[in-house]
Amino acid sequence: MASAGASGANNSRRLSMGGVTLNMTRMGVATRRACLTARSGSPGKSMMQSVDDDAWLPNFRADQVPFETAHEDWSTSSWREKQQLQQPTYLDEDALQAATDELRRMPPLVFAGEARTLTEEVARAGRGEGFLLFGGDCAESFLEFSADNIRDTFRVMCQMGVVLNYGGGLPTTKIGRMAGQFAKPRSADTETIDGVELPSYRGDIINGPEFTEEARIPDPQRLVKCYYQSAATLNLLRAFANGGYAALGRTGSWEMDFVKGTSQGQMYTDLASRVDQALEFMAACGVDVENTASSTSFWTAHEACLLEYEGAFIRKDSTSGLPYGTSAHLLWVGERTRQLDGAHMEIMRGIANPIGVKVSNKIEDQELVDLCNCLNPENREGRLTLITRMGAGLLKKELPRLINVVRDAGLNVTWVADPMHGNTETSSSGYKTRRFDNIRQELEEFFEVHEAEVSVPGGIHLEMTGRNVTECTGGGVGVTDENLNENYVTHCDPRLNNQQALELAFVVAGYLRKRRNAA
Ligand SMILES: O=C[C@H](O)[C@H](O)COP(=O)(O)O
Ligand SMILES: C=C(OP(=O)(O)O)C(=O)O
Ligand SMILES: [Mn+2]
Repeated sequence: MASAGASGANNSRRLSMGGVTLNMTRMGVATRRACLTARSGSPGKSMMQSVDDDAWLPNFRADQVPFETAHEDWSTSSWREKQQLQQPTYLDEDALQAATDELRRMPPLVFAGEARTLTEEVARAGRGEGFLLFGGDCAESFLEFSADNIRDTFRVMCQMGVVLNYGGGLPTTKIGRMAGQFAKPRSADTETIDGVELPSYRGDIINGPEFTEEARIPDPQRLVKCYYQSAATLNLLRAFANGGYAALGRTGSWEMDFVKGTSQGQMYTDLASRVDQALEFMAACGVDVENTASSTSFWTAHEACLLEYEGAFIRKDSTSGLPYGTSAHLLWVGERTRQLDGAHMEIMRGIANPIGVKVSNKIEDQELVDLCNCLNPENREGRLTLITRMGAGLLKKELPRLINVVRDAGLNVTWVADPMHGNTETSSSGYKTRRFDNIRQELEEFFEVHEAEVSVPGGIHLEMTGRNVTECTGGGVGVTDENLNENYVTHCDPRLNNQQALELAFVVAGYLRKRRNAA
């Protein structure tokens, strides 16, 4: 599987330049340039307007729509001219075109107004007046798709939200790696088992995890299936968030049986009873607790990895006239695809959502400044979240540099810690795993470095599930290398289970409380 091999539409041709394969639509560069030039002149304007008006009709070609944006040189298809890393090579281009056309006809999954509200919450976290909690699977899958799994992850995020709100004293914004977190960038294009080499599994939106030649062939129909699964997931999340399940008065009832009786369970039960007392007190003071604490907000986010999928969901917001990525409220670019001149960055710079970028110690000073300027040329608060992921020990050494580069350049960002991706290892029993102690250490380093640098720790980003899995070792629950096999079900990276995630929430709440008291 070629990492730079890009899928092509049926009206596209492939162009190889210096080893990089580019897709050129029939519209072609020259035509598109003409289109862009026409945008600034009045005759062109009316032409573009009519194209835009057609944007909502079933058969429009969204990749030929040059939205009016802050970027004169951006269009919904400009990413096709850039290097496209981590993309599958589809064998049947007609089938791919049919699938993406179908997606373009589908309603958006989120509304631009929601993305704007989230931008404000990200900005608030960047100022230290709120906190972001990202959580969910490394890779959503068809196999693990069920109402119970969605509920369990939603529930543990609500529990963590209460711990952070109440314990840490900051409004917490919950953002699920859900309803779209399907495509996976991989370190290697192929996987070899017993001498048999096959293309790597790249997430259910691309191919299947089974180790067979057939399963590993990228299937365009999977994009459509993921859309429907995302719509159903989002529907249930919205119902839980607004239908009474998330009411603060139910805090005590969110506890899972397998956590009850553990030390995290006890800490949570104590906190829930304090929340109940606080609600009783507020009600006694005449606050309408029933109505004010009856719902919560819950946002979605995923790595914008699969370009054909994300491209199909760029829609023009009728209120602002700006293009939004409507597959999720917040989209992020991964560490492996954040090249300044790459296709992923090209999509992201043109859409108006809040955007995240994963960064490791590998990023150079000027590269970081250029990345921020590229994604956030107006330097707006809340637009850009930098999600650091380096590994315990390394973060302590390297994060000060990143903070100072950003500060010296006067750039607004919200800092979030991903303590998962720099701490992956193989267990003695052969499982891809992460040690709880390393995850906790990277989080502690994140808070301590921000404190030392007088900077703001704006949130955390975890791979986790509400289920009682055994994928990460350690924590109060004491998963060992030997019992990883008891309930190891992830499709990609190892996740924290309910109890381990809750345990981290208490650690983080301690840091937030300390920060708040110091302030
Ligand atoms: O989730 C992140 C990446 O897709 C994952 O860590 C890559 O894993 P790999 O190194 O096994 O390819
Ligand atoms: C691929 C991921 O992360 P990163 O880009 O940091 O490796 C991920 O979040 O699953
Ligand atoms: Mn992962």
